[in-house]
Amino acid sequence: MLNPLTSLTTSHCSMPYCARHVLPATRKDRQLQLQRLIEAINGVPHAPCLRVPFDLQFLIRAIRYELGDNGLDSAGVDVGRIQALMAAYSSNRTDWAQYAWFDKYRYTRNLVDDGNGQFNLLILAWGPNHHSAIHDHSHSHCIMKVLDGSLVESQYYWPENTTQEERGRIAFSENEHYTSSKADGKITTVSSCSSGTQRPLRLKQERTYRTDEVTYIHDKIGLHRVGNPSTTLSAVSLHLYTPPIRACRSFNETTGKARSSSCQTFYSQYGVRTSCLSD
Ligand SMILES: N[C@@H](CS(=O)O)C(=O)O
Ligand SMILES: [Fe+2]
Repeated sequence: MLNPLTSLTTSHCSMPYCARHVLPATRKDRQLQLQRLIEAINGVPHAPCLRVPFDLQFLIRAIRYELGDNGLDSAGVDVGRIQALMAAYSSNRTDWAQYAWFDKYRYTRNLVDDGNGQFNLLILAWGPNHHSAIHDHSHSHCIMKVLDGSLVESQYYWPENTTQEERGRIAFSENEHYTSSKADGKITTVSSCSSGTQRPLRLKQERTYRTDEVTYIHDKIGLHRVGNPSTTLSAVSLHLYTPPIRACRSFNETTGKARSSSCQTFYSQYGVRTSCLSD
């Protein structure tokens, strides 16, 4: 694979990411190279040439390069590096406007890249006051970057009655069903499921993220909900899920009860409106 990162360099660059240098042959060396790149992006003073703006397509190439064929759970790939890459991208509306389809009634999920099955890169478009339900992430790592406007993330502890094992698993018990959907976004199965006794969910933390800020959530951290607090302005965010979310559960804030969620639907794919949505 060609190193997508070389295009960040300029001709007077003296760093080893320069186009004049050969991409290291081994995965270990490539990872070291990427690590250096990210340190440079994060402000190491000797790499001024790396602070060249890059576009969304470049970011996608860099994520593919970083995740390789194995996704984020493979050895040697870490969330911090992907977060740094996403943070280094400066949001530019012309890069992502084609993917930001808005719906009057709810936030939309728009597929930008399927990462050869290893990850999903989505753009979410939030109208004023739109928000997600409190939900888990089905074992996936989720890195979110705000591209426009502001979003509030409220994190919750798992319901007190769920065991460590239950928090880590998404597979429902045999007589429960969960939402699944095909690539066309059509929901194929929906049914509710419960999770033990009824107690309100406890808020862990709440934070507002502004344009270009990045955050990370995983089932190990807890549950969350995201919302656009503005009553007048829309918001747009970029979400990387690795591995892709197959199903997720939403939770009632008052009772802590879980039910299946249509987490996997796409409002558009690759900039084209999905026609078969059940909306
Ligand atoms: N995880 C949510 C969006 S957010 O609220 O994090 C989704 O994929 O729909
Ligand atoms: Fe989420």
